[in-house]
Amino acid sequence: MRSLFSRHGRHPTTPPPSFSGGGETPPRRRTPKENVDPSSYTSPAHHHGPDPFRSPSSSTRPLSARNRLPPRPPSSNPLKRKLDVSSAAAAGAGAAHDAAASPAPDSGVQVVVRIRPPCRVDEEEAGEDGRGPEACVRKTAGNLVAIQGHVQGQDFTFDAVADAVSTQEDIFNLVGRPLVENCLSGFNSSIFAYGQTGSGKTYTMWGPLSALSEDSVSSERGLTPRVFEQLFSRIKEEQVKHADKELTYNCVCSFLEIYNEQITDLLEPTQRNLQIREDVRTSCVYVESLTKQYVFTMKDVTQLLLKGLANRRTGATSANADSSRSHCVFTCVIKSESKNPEDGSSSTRSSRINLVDLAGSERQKLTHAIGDRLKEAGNINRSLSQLGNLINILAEISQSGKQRHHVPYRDSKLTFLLQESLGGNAKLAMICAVSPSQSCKNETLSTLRFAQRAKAIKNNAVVNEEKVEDVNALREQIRQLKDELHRMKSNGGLGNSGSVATGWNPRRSLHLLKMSLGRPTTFQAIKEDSDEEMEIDENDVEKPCNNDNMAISPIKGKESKGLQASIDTSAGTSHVEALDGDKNLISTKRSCCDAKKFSSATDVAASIQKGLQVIESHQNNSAWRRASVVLNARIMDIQPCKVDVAIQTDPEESEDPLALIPSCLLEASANESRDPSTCRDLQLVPADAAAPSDDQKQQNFVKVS
Ligand SMILES: Nc1ncnc2c1ncn2[C@@H]1O[C@H](COP(=O)(O)OP(=O)(O)OP(=O)(O)O)[C@@H](O)[C@H]1O
Repeated sequence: MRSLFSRHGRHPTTPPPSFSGGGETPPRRRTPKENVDPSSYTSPAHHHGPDPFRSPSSSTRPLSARNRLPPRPPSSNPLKRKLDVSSAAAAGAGAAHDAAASPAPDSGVQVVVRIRPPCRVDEEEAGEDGRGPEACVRKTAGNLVAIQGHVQGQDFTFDAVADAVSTQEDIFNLVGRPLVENCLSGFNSSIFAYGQTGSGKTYTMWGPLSALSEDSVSSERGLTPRVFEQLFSRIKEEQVKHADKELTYNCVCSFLEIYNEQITDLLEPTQRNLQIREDVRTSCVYVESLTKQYVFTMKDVTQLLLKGLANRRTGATSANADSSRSHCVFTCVIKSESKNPEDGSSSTRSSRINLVDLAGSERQKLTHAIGDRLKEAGNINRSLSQLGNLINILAEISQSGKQRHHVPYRDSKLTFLLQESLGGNAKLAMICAVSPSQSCKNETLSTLRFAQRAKAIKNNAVVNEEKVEDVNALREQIRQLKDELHRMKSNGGLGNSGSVATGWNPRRSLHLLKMSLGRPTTFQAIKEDSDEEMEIDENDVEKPCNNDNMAISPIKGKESKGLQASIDTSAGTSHVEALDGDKNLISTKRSCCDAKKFSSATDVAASIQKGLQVIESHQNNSAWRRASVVLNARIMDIQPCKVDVAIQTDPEESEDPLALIPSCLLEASANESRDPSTCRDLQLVPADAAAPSDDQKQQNFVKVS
């Protein structure tokens, strides 16, 4: 069987063949999804697109504001300040550590289509007149691409289109350069190469191996070596420019492949079938035991690339003599630390680069795969279709603004591993590679449709930054709150009426503040406004600075008589615990599947606070042998996924007071008085839920998972 693309006939020897929009194939009606640029919903003038090789940071991308997800409210926790894109210093060159840098553009997925040059086989198909065969796809303007046979004027619109004469340098300028700036500014950034087998993904991402290993700088070097070259050069520049800030950087790389749904460490290929884990505290996904290596120079990176790519599984197919049979992901985590020369405070930024070369989709009929190749092709196509499915869902979410209960990230290793890049906290660029060959027309069309949907996705990229200077602001806030409290007390006591009258409750503010520091606070229901309960150790505020989580600490000792609340915004959980006078621990734990549903610590804190208010009012109104919890989840339309309640009859008997028994569905009876040691029928009542019927109150509860 003749190869569709000859490995050795890859250099374009002819200019891109001519193309007539209304070719032989009669025009057909488009489906609604096809050929509709999201920007065109509001911008009919999308035909006059920007210059294809203008940096996207400077391009005007007419993305419909209508399609955007509602903006997230700013985080209330200044210690873990993840700046919103709209307020972040980001995109332009030199923005990395400049406070006054211009704001980043939106977090829409940037989609670039790259049309590979015709290969020798295509040229062999030339007609007798010596002209090359008609290409099935062509660039019609800077950001427009047309498929043969489609109505002229209804081209596909992307952020840019690179055609056969585009160089590796052009692609780097389009997506690589902005990626480096984004990373230095603290944004996670990913580039995916997607397309059918033989369309040029591997060539685009890494370039030919010979170009990588050459000492001389080859024009065929791919995106990845160029990105790292630029990264190291920019790091040097930044360090010189901000010498007074004592900027330090460290970069750690890993390289893996997903082959037949199994993860292999490309830097240590004996490590196979590695498992993906999720850190429940930070919600971060990682691959267990994956080799990580520090890189300091371009040479270090080149060595890793050469080693990893040599270990990647490839095989000859009829479509590509050196076809990659796996998805492969090169990751680099960059951390930087800088000092403020004026006040000595420091800040750290971190970002993750994911460079992803997907295995190519293939029509098995066309490639005539058999044996191992067939099995590989099946796995490749399955995981690509799961990726496509996820992209469809994310595009729909971004366009409708409606959240979904379940987003199928875990359907495949690829989507599970790269979930942050897809709809999450990352900037994403997608390079969709297509072939101009007539025999690839169907695949080319389906790649363009995939690209079109990917373009509709909105990610939520934020600057990953922690600033120690925020501690000072918090100290000041604590001082003011304490002053205010003392003033109110000396003016005749705080009391409930005082709080209500002023509409401000310093005790609650302190409680919220303390929660935002990730420290549990104790409510002493009996001595409600005593100084002890207000106590916040200012030194504590420094500790959680480097902590992604706002951790829960168990109730012990003198805190054993009261209520305690904590939240974990990154894990998306909130936690309320209650102890009664007999030291019985009644613990409620609320979990949400998706931390992204929490927009800020304030929202969660407000939600918990509602619950606490109800608990407290019950404490005040009756003996604390009655328990009732109302956790208001409506504030951010949080979809509750799982609610656990556990009752521990004697916390002293257990080393870990959170080792709770039994776990049961929480429902609450607000007015019933029960002995807490038998209160298995506690209810957590959603704020918008109807009051439980008497029958319901009678029910005992079953464990839910
Ligand atoms: N823009 C280009 N310029 C020159 N040669 C190219 C270009 N794009 C692809 N090629 C050549 O085409 C052949 C196939 O490209 P490549 O291996 O990158 O495809 P692929 O999409 O990664 O395929 P697969 O999914 O099967 O791995 C290679 O020989 C490559 O060098």
